Amino acid sequence: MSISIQGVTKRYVRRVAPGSPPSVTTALDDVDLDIEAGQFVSLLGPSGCGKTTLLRMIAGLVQIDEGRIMVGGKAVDSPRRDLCMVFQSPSLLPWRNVLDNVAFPLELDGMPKAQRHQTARQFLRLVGLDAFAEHLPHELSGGMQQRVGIARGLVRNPAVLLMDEPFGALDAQTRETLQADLLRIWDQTKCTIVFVTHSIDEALMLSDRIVVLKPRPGRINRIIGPAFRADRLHQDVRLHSAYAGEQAVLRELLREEVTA
Ligand SMILES: Nc1ncnc2c1ncn2[C@@H]1O[C@H](COP(=O)(O)OP(=O)(O)OP(=O)(O)O)[C@@H](O)[C@H]1O
Repeated sequence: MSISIQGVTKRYVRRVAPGSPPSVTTALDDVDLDIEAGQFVSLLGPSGCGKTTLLRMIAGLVQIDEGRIMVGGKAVDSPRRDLCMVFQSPSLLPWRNVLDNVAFPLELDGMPKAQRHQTARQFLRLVGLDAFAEHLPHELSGGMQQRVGIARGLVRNPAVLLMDEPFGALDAQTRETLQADLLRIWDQTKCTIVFVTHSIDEALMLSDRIVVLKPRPGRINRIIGPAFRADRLHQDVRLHSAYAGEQAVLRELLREEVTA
């Protein structure tokens, strides 16, 4: 499903004490962005540039002040079944086993138990955890828990997967494995992915396009389509001749923002 962000502005208004003048933060200012169906797009930028706000607005979780966001040709004004969000912490239900955690959204939809378990097992297989279906969340590593979170996100077959630093809390080795898994899953499911990250390397490894944002107010600074995007499913893109150059460009863009 395509995503079209048209002239989107978001202001947060805070009043420290009743009657005090409001303090306004313009988190995003007149942002335009078009994402084709099936693309993998990363949002990259320094802290406070509005990445999470933009993602939550696409998900229908944060109200848009000006402009509009169309997903699959329909304006987003509330959370939708065909859009799914995956957070840094998977927030699994600790008393439910892995299978029932993944099946939970289907239970909310009223799907009968046998059918939802069958569907949940299919997605557990996709994330490589079918052998852990009966385990409780605390019996799994952080990386495995995040895989459960991804399986739960995918179980309703969303057309759009919105991911907010999903691997930010993981060690480097686990993170790399999950990045490779995510690319494989993306290739199999053909869903559109919008992925928030602080990591230049993660953005380069995963994305068709990297949207670099700048803060105060949040705006798009540059959009980069890595030269090796067609190869990234099959080989380590860090070995590509263009990798170091693109990494340097992104580093420079982020450094400019931090210095500013
Ligand atoms: N609920 C809120 N109320 C007030 N201000 C907010 C709220 N949420 C975000 N902001 C402000 O909006 C701006 C953008 O925040 P946002 O979390 O979208 O940025 P971010 O790029 O995701 O940051 P980070 O990388 O640190 O997670 C920041 O200045 C933040 O302080």
